[in-house]
Amino acid sequence: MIAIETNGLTKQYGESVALSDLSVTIPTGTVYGFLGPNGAGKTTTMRILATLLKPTHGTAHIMGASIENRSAVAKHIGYLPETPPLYDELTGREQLEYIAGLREIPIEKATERIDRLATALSLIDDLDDRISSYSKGMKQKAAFIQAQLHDPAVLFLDEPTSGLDPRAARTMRTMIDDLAASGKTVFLSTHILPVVEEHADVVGVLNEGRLVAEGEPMALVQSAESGDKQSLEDVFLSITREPPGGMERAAPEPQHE
Ligand SMILES: Nc1ncnc2c1ncn2[C@@H]1O[C@H](COP(=O)(O)OP(=O)(O)OP(=O)(O)O)[C@@H](O)[C@H]1O
Repeated sequence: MIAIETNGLTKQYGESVALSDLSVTIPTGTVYGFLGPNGAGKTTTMRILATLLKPTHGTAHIMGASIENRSAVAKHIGYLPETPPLYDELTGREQLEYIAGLREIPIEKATERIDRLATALSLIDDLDDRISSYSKGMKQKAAFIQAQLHDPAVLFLDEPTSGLDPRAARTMRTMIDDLAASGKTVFLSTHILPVVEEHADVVGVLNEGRLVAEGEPMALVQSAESGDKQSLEDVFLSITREPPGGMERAAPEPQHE
């Protein structure tokens, strides 16, 4: 089944084009690594797909539901934005129970999920402290739990490991792999290329609002392989330096000259 499908998705702010003609098809169970330099349009794309922003042109469907139908899309998705959407005056547990209530998740089920995810992320001992006392990483963990309280089919994660210490970042990456293994789809924006290289099934590279490359990480590296280009970072630097043009698709078989 297709989890995310976009056709000609475009967002303009006046004369300026933040996202141009994005068409992607992402099957369920995929970890899709969404890369691009600052200002490329990654957050714009995620906000459109999370129904928080309307596109200027184009269509998109999440688990078959049009992004024009906000409530139909909302039940399928969880969104972890760059800035965790939390109430400072609540404790972590109050915050998560509040969101569980809004999502109409029975309290026993919510408590089981909150405790399980908070234990996995080593946040369990801090859940009864106020969010105002949380570090950046603790807020990130709470927001990650919040985004998946309702067990959504599709998760949009904007820089999910931002602010996390190495152990917590590793745990979160393992959780992302586990989510995909259980059939969930993870749309992951990050600047940390080794994370994408290791965890993404497919990579899409956005530059100045355009998708300039898409493919499996290894295939992208191999199709671009020439001279000393060997890592996804080299490929990223190479394709995002050039002016936007036609889309480069990774060849299924490596092309050697
Ligand atoms: N509300 C807005 N009004 C005008 N321009 C905007 C607005 N929001 C975003 N933009 C522009 O759209 C473009 C894409 O921004 P976006 O935040 O999607 O980039 P990004 O890839 O997420 O960047 P970063 O990696 O820095 O988070 C940028 O040129 C930005 O200045």
